[in-house]
Amino acid sequence: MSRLYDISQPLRADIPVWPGDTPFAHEPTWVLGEQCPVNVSRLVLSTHTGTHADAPSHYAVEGRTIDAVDLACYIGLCVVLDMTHAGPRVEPGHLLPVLSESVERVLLRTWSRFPHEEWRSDFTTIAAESIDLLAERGARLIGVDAPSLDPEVDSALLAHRRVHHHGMAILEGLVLDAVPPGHYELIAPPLKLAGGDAAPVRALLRELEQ
Ligand SMILES: Nc1ccccc1C(=O)C[C@H](N)C(=O)O
Ligand SMILES: [Zn+2]
Ligand SMILES: [Zn+2]
Repeated sequence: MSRLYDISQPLRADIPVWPGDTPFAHEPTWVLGEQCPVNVSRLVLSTHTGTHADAPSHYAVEGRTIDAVDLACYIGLCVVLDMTHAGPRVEPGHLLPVLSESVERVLLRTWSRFPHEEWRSDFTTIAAESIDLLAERGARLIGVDAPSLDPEVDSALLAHRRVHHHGMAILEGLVLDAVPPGHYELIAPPLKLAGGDAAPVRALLRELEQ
């Protein structure tokens, strides 16, 4: 039986969110008891909370919304690369020594230890040139354990714009601490949120049969 890695953040009270964005809430609507046969609750969250997939509409006015993206991008062979040594930004020079000639999906680990308990503004970003390199090698998806490809305080969104130019998909907020670098099957389709600029995903990696 192939090992499954759950590379998703738990959606929970106090999950750190982007500064100024909607705090996560999960509250009871009905409570199971003598008067009520069920527990039912409600969720309030940003589309970019936790482990999620960006839609092109998040960064491009004409971009597809998350319910209209090509789901095939989010399911299939991928490679996990250790970029914990990259510092503030992953540059092509960090990728070239470890990147194959042909890749379909690339997940980049940048945190030595994922910051579950606090918001960290100093997350590692991805250089626009690195997106171009991944696209040249055939990548149709980039995934990161950071909350964004671009810096927290940034309006240029250069990495997102290159992703849009190449028609790639994006996963953000992955948790890769327990995953050895290597090749896996990625399973991470986004929720079908009509008109969404992003949506939560339950992201998994399955070890490949030897
Ligand atoms: N919540 C936000 C509010 C305002 C600006 C950005 C965000 C983000 O979460 C960044 C996003 N995950 C991104 O795709 O880069
Ligand atoms: Zn996002
Ligand atoms: Zn993004």
